[in-house]
Amino acid sequence: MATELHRQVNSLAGELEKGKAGGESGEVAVRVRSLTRSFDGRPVIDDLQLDVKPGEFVALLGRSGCGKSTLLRVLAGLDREIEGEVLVPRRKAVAFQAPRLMPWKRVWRNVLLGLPGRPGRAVAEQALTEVGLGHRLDAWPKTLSGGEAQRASLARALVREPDLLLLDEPFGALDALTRITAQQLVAELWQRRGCAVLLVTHDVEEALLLADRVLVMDGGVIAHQVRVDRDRPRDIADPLLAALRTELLDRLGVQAPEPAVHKVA
Ligand SMILES: Nc1ncnc2c1ncn2[C@@H]1O[C@H](COP(=O)(O)OP(=O)(O)OP(=O)(O)O)[C@@H](O)[C@H]1O
Repeated sequence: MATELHRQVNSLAGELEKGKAGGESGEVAVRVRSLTRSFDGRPVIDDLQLDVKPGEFVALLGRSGCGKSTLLRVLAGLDREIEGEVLVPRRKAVAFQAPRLMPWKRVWRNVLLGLPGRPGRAVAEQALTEVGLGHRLDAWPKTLSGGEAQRASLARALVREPDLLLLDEPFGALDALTRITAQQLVAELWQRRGCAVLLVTHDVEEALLLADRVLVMDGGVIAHQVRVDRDRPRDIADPLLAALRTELLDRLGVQAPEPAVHKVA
């Protein structure tokens, strides 16, 4: 069963690579149909459908354990024990909450890890400069702050020139101030690069400040979604965002606390 499904995933990815299903307007960066992923016979993802447009920024919310990371891992191609169809671009990259840098390699070498074709230091330098780390090329990972390590991890994703950037709570471990800076960086990179982004987050305000569309995962499916029809930078005190925040918190079964007021570019 799994092999058959792998084949299905691979042939769909090939189709997208050939340009039949991505890149042009009206087409998709992600197409998921009837996706099911079970652990020990229990479906965590259960007949899920999802489309993401090229260049769209989508945030994914949901209660702890609802399957957000599992979905992200499936889209990243890290988990193929699935049923259903998953269509994603070949050029995709993932950044996780923990930056996962190899401690025995300097920062610039970490950025190039796993890239085909022996790219040179200049390639890493360009990506690291883009995330504001051009001065830390030769640093060892252990000498980086949490925010710097996260930026190095973003550079490692960017160097792959992804059409789809998958972010799994990339700001979750950062302090509040560093988190806002990192959010602004992701907003800028997304605007500059024009790739589709799927951001898994626990933070409703972060989702509303950054995304074009916010999804709520529940019961193994996308149970609710809102479109955030606002130019950037956004203000969480904006009445539309405040209303969406209440709606999303309600769907998540959380009582709305007072919003923290900040803007993201
Ligand atoms: N490799 C695995 N083996 C068994 N169960 C797993 C595995 N990976 C995930 N699960 C289970 O699948 C469910 C969904 O996990 P997942 O990590 O996708 O949730 P999540 O929504 O990302 O949670 P959180 O917000 O807490 O990070 C959980 O019940 C988890 O225990």
